[in-house]
Amino acid sequence: MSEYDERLVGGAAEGPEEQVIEAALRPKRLDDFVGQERVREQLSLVLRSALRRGRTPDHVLLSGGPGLGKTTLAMIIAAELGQPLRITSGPAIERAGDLAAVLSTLAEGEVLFLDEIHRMARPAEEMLYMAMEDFRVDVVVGKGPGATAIPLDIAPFTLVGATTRAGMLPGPLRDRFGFTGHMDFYSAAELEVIVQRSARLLDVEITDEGAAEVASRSRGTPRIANRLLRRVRDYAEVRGDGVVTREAARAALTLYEVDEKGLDRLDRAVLSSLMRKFGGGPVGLSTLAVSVGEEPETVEVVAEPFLVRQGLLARTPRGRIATPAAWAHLGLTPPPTAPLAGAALFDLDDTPDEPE
Ligand SMILES: Nc1ncnc2c1ncn2[C@@H]1O[C@H](COP(=O)(O)OP(=O)(O)OP(=O)(O)O)[C@@H](O)[C@H]1O
Ligand SMILES: [Mg+2]
Repeated sequence: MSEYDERLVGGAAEGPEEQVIEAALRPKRLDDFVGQERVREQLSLVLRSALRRGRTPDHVLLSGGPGLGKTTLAMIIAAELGQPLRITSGPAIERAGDLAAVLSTLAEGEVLFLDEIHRMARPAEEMLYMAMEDFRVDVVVGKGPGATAIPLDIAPFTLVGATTRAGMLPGPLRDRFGFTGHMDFYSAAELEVIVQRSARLLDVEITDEGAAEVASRSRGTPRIANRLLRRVRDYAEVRGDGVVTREAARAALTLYEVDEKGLDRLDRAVLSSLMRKFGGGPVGLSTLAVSVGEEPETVEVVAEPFLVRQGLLARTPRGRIATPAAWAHLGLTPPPTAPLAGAALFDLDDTPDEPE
C-alpha cells in the first residue's frame, strides 16, 4: 500500500460499485456511442453488410487503453446484431478445455466477447485459431499415446476480442480478425458530450462550463470523466445548490487534487521531484521512484505514460527528463543547466504505439 493507491484518475475500473454505475452509463446503441468516429463508421458498415447478407460478421478486435469503451462497444455489437452476448476473458481460460466448453455451447450467430484476449493460455489460443477460421475445434480426449483428437463442429459465431495491448497479440491471432478497431483517447469536446449525457442519466444538473471543466481534466478517458463527474456532483450537492457549475467543478477537483491537465498528486510528485531535486534530470527511474517513495514500477506504469503523452516528461537513454512544458505547468523556472527543449525527440517510450 502506498499513499497514492486510491487514484481518482486511474484508468482501470475500481471494483463492483463502479462497475454497476458503468453499466448504467453505457450507451446501448452505436448511435449513442460518442466519438471514435472512424471505428464507429467502419464497424457500422461491417455490421450492416452482415445483417443484409444474413451472415455472421467477421470477427472484431478492439484495442485501446483502459476505460476507452471496448466493453461498451462489444455490447453494442451484439445489440446491433440482435444477438445474445456471451462474456469471458483471457485470464478465465486457463486450458484449452475451458475454451472448448464455451465454444461448444454457443448458439448460431451468438457474439462471444473475449476480454483481455492477450492473456489467454497458449494451448487455448491455438484452439481459438481453428474455431475462428473453420468453426471447428479438436477436442483431445485421453492422455499420452492413447490420446485422440475428436473434431467438433461449432455454430458460426462472432468473436469480439478486446485488448489493451494489441502489440502483445501473436500475429496469427491478429490476422484472424476481419476488422480491428483501434480506440483512441477522446477529445475534450467529445468528453464534454459524454459528461452531459452521463449527467442526464444520473439526474445531475450541470452547466456547459461545468461539463467542459470536468471533460478537460479527464485524461481523454470516458471512465475517468464519469468518475470525476460523480465526485463533482457530491461536492455540488453538499457544498452548493446541487448544480455543477464551473466554479463547483474547479473547487471539487482542487479538493481531490486533480489539476487542470488531469494530473493528480502522484503525477505532480514525480514531476516536482524530477525538477526540484534533480534539476530536471536526466535521472534514472529507480532514483526518481525512491525520491517520491514509490516502487519504480508504479512510477513507470501508473504515472509516466500519461506524463509522456502530455509531453511533460521524456524517457531518454540517460534517464528521465522534465520538458519545458513541465517546468511551465508547475510554475517553476528551469536552472540554466536544465535539459533543453527538444528533449521529447529522444523519447524512448518503449510501449509500442498501437497499430492503426
Ligand atoms: N464512447 C463512449 N460514449 C459514452 N460513454 C462511454 C464511451 N466509451 C466509454 N464510455 C463509458 O466509460 C466507461 C468505461 O467504458 P468501458 O468499460 O467500455 O471501457 P473498456 O475499454 O472496456 O475498459 P477496460 O480496458 O478497463 O475494460 C463506461 O461506463 C462507459 O459508459
Ligand atoms: Mg472492458
